[in-house]
Amino acid sequence: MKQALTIAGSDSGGGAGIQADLKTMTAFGVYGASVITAITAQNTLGVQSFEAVSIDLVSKQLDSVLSDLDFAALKTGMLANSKIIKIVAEKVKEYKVNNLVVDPVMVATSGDILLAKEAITIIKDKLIPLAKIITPNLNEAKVLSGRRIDEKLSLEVLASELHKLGCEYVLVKGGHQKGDIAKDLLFDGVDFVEYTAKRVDTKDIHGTGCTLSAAIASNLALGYDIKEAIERSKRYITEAIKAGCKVGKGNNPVNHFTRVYSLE
Ligand SMILES: Nc1ncnc2c1ncn2[C@@H]1O[C@H](COP(=O)(O)OP(=O)(O)OP(=O)(O)O)[C@@H](O)[C@H]1O
Ligand SMILES: Cc1ncc(COP(=O)(O)O)c(N)n1
Repeated sequence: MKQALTIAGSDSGGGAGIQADLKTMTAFGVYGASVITAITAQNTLGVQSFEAVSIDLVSKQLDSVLSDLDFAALKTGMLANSKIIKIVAEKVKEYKVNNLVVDPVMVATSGDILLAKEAITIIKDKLIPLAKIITPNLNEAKVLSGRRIDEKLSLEVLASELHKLGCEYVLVKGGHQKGDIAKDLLFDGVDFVEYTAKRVDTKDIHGTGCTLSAAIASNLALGYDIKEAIERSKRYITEAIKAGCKVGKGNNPVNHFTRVYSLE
């Protein structure tokens, strides 16, 4: 069985973070393991509190799984602070992990901050250069390229600027743009490729970014090339958004299992 690792925060509400990642990997038939960087007290209404896991325990989790399992892909989500980013980067190099997908999680859909401000330069300097692909949303792309959030910038400009940070591919997600089409843009330093889907009219998009990046890691682990992996992941996230899980009182999560096997 192909194996993938998520290094991310726990969402007690079950819709984003580690929980979304493991559900996504399972949906693709990939064995998912997890290194937990932070524990959030969270539900569909927002993030009520969180604490980062100690560096020592993050480091030990990384050694435990990286020395034993055989990961064909790895994704990072919420990394919480600079020290965690540094240890993750060190271990990725030490264990020579391929197919690193970096989802530079900074702020939850609810607006709650998930990454310390001073950690932004560390993620740019230490982690992004090791990545096969980074998957920022529009605001994360602006922050990483040193732009103001209120600046009007095209996906093309942002993707080109971020590619200079040293990753192989940049996928800027346009989920938060207006319009009928949800467009994401891939850049490899030379060519742009668009991934589009009809925008689903819903506010239930909790966990979309985590799910998309975990789907890309899963499909890379399955052996698809980057373009196929994104294409399959885009189809998956669109179906998962359409199917939504009406479980809480706020912004509900996507439905990771629109297709499940039945014992009947
Ligand atoms: N309403 C929607 N309909 C269809 N696709 C959407 C919709 N909203 C987001 N997407 C898609 O979901 C994926 C995740 O994009 P998004 O911009 O929401 O990421 P994100 O902000 O990192 O997610 P999150 O809010 O979970 O952090 C992208 O492929 C995006 O185009
Ligand atoms: C632990 C964790 N990781 C990531 C997100 C971002 O997801 P979203 O923007 O959909 O809230 C989150 N809310 N919680």
